[in-house]
Amino acid sequence: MMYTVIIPAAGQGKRMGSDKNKVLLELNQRPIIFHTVSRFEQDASCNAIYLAARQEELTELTTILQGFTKVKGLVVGGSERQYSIHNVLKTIPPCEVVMVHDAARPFVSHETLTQLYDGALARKAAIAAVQVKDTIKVVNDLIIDHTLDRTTLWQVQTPQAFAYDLLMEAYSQAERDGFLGTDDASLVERLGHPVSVVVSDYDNIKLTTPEDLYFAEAIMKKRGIECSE
Ligand SMILES: Nc1ccn([C@@H]2O[C@H](COP(=O)(O)OP(=O)(O)OP(=O)(O)O)[C@@H](O)[C@H]2O)c(=O)n1
Ligand SMILES: C[C@](O)(CO)[C@H](O)COP(=O)(O)O
Repeated sequence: MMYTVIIPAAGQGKRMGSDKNKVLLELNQRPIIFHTVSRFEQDASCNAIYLAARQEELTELTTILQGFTKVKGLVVGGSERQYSIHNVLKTIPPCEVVMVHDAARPFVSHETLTQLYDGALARKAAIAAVQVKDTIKVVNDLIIDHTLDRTTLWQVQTPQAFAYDLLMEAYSQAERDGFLGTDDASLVERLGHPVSVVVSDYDNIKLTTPEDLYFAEAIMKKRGIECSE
């Protein structure tokens, strides 16, 4: 048994403030998307990689990804992350487990991928997350309303792994309801299906704002290798 991964790469990277989609920016002389796809190309349990891409970037992405044997298709994305993923989900061949992973997270570990795959096989829904390290407060008009209990707070990442049928149902139901979530698990949670958490690591950052590029360089240096090798 193997899994299929959907990698949404059709964003604009507005918060990164660069003049192009952030997943095309380079880290260690390779585009970020190259590093991210490498994580799955190198995972023995992954047998197919599909991406959501912006129409105008299809040619560039195809060129960047031409050496990857597991890349099976690029699908034009939508105006929101959720729509991009749904566009891909509708086109992939049915399989047992589907993972969704942000193109903008190039540092997911092999251990996390393995645990997520096992979790999805056993319980149909498993996502990567880390415990919140800061104290989090609810604030209204710059006045603190209350302080949340940190022991129950988790910072959610991708990959998020699901049984194919469950994820299809969750996306179809969200579309029928006009529900827009910021991650895939939230669509599954709406169905009442339990989603389990795999304890990931703090290196699995999403490159969102310019300072994240400094963190990314530091992570690569710490690992002592190019993250795509
Ligand atoms: N319409 C969209 C929006 C986002 N994404 C992808 O979803 C992932 C997570 O989204 P985010 O980090 O928010 O990326 P952007 O939408 O590009 O960033 P921003 O919100 O700053 O514009 C990224 O890999 C991004 O390319 C996508 O495929 N389609
Ligand atoms: C799915 C996600 O990576 C979880 O942290 C994230 O929600 C996706 O993008 P966002 O636009 O930064 O919320």
